[in-house]
Amino acid sequence: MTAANDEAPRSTVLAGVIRQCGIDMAISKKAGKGASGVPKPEKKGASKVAKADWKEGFKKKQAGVSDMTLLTTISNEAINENLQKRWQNGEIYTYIGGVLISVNPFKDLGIYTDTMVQLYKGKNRLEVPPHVFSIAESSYYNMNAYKENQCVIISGESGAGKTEAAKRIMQYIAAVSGGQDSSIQQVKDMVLATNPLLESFGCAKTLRNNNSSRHGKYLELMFNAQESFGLQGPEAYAITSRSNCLEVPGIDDVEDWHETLKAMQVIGLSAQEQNEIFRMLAVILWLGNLVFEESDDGYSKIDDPGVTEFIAYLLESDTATVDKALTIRVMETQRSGRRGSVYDVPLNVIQAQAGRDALAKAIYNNLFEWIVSRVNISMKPRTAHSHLIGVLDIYGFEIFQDNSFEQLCINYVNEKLQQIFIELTLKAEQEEYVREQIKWTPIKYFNNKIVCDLIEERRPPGIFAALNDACATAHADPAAADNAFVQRLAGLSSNAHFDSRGSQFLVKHYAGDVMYNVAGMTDKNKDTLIKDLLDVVAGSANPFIRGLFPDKPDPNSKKRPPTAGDKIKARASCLECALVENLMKARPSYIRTIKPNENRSPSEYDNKAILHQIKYLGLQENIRVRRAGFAYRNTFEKMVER
Ligand SMILES: Nc1ncnc2c1ncn2[C@@H]1O[C@H](COP(=O)(O)OP(=O)(O)OP(=O)(O)O)[C@@H](O)[C@H]1O
Repeated sequence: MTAANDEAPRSTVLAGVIRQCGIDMAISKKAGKGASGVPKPEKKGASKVAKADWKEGFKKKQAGVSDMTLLTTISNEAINENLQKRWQNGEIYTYIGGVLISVNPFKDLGIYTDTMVQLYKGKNRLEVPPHVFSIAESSYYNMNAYKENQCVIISGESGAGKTEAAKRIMQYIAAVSGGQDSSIQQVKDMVLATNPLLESFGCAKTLRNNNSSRHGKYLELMFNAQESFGLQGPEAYAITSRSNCLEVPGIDDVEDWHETLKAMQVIGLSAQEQNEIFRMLAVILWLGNLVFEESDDGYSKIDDPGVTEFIAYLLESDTATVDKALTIRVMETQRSGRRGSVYDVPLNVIQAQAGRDALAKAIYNNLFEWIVSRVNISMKPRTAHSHLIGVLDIYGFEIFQDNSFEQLCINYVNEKLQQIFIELTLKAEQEEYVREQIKWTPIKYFNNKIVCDLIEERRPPGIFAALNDACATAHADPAAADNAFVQRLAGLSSNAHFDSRGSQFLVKHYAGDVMYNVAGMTDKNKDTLIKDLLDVVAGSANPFIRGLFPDKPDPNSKKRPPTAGDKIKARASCLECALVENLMKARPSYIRTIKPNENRSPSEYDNKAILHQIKYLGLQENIRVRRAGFAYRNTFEKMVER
């Protein structure tokens, strides 16, 4: 979200920029929460009571301390005790200086109403109880007062409440910025509508969060009333029914669906554009229903040609072309750099399935990217000299029973974010005291750079490089490629944060030990769309489909296409550049979210799990640095200006 300055601070005009993965100073939207940008209250009565309590909270004494730099004893246990007291008292927010700690209440506390917005408007954070609105207010105030860019970095594990916090910041800024002008209102509506729209396209239920951000991986696509693309209920599609979970408590798919449609209208998507989006979703769902059988000669053949025919119809392509691209790879020999003869290599069932899945994923990914850029076109900043408030909300750290490539990527990006936090708070702050020759006893903290290196190093090869090497050996058999990966992993055994255990390997992440299963990893890493399938989309009679795949691969290029691991590394390094380099110039705020229990229970405070999060988030070190240092730090120029 960007906000451009007007003369008077409060009449700031709102505009927006959204980038995938929260790169640059922008709202990063992971996808797919409940459709509404502003979550629905639970029960009306309950909400009123909570609201009354909260208003009372302004007057009554709060539980524990609201800023943990004031704790008498600094230990993980004391932090835990304080958070517990407050959480049980309905006070989910606590500060460590300017860092906001948020413990997920798993219930509607009635604390995000318009009345609450008014209570926080224009207030310094020390005047009012801790709240995410206070972080939003101070970013907004600082942006206007100092004409400086701002960013809010939200971290925490999956289901801890990051997306919720990001939405509340957007809610607050939309409410306090701009005037009543209808064009400003239109932009505000658009900013808020980005939530249901982008969320609908990128989230799925996981064991750790009913609405977990996935971006293009593991999606539940539930639609009805789309007869024009031959669509039925979610039970009819392999992709949506495989999990055997068609209903999620608290989520009303029909309501969310209507909200998504409404959001599309607010953003300004034309009927034609909406239609093309649904067409693409239909292609993906039908691709998932495509079954390959083994022919007598051991190759793949499509079980039901009717499905291929329908996919070809949706892709506005020719059935024979689609059938061939899905079951045969066209190879071309090369001699001394010259093109040789061309011949057809039939695919086996495993290869055909991989191609089908890669096509479905590529369409989904490119569609999501298209939606993000389309939203940005609608919301592009309307004035020059705009300042920014960026809100970064990424997918949270994940540990499952079965952890695979997806968890490795997610957890790697979380490691990078932790690095940024360390860099900007613990390390930079301590270095500043040394630089300023202020007497300082160094405070030790765990630097997770060693884990980042373990995953991303090129030389000696880290996990991603080992995966790429194994993929490059081009084993047609995924099991053989996985074995090659296991062999290469042995080279990492000297790293104290790694342990190779046959078909599994253990990474000691900053947030906990995760055991990854090797099976299928090389296949997921390849994730490349073979040229024949790209030719199908490029040859479609439909300009929208062609537009989703603008870059045709160069058939003569010797460079191997980037793997999924390469892409996630590139994204993480963008994140690093944008945040560490650009946002160092902006004033960062942090929200560290905590998940109180695995059962989404509003009453269970799981001491062990929370203590673990307190430790790995480095809250104790954060308090120590903050307490030993100066409470107010600003440059001399700014002090004078003020
Ligand atoms: N402040 C809050 N008040 C009420 N409920 C909340 C709050 N924060 C989170 N929740 C509840 O917890 C659920 C999970 O939160 P959220 O989706 O924000 O987690 P996340 O950290 O973004 O997870 P992931 O990394 O998996 O995307 C929400 O759907 C909501 O039900």
